[in-house]
Amino acid sequence: MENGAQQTPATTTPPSPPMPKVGVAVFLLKGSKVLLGKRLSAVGHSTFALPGGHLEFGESFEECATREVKEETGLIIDKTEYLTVTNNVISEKVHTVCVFIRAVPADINQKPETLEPDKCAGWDWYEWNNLPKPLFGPLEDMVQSGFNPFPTT
Ligand SMILES: Nc1nc2c([nH]c(=O)n2[C@H]2C[C@H](O)[C@@H](COP(=O)(O)OP(=O)(O)OP(=O)(O)O)O2)c(=O)[nH]1
Ligand SMILES: [Mg+2]
Repeated sequence: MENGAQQTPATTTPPSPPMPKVGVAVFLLKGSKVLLGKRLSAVGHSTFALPGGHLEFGESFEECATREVKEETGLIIDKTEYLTVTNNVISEKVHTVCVFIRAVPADINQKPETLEPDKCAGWDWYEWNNLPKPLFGPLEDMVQSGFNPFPTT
């Protein structure tokens, strides 16, 4: 270099290995029904899943549940309660620790809207005893294990 300054050696950052993410999924309950939508995302394409998404930095689980349901369906949720957590290795690249929250719609007459049509074909209420097929893998596993999201009265 003409001015004698030292040139910083070029560094290459090695690719970081994939990391598990935190998901939050919501059992939105209305009577004996649960809200499900057919996924259009690459992960779990064409399977029925709960509304939900990834936890953002600084969010509580309940805040994430409220935000994701609003973003995906327009519904305002109420009575959010933590239910359980599952560890889901979904593919070689997707590993999600998913927190499940139970909630009810604030207004039972409000209709869900398909606000992210690239991610979901549409939302509907399904009887817990007559769920559509195929369910998203992690949800199917929970159903097979006998998990029941409804409060015991
Ligand atoms: N939505 C949803 N996610 C679930 C369920 N079960 C389960 O393990 N997850 C996990 C896997 C997903 O990789 C993760 C995040 O949900 P998502 O795939 O709907 O994420 P998203 O695109 O809507 O959200 P984002 O990345 O924009 O925040 O949560 C479920 O029933 N519904
Ligand atoms: Mg989602």
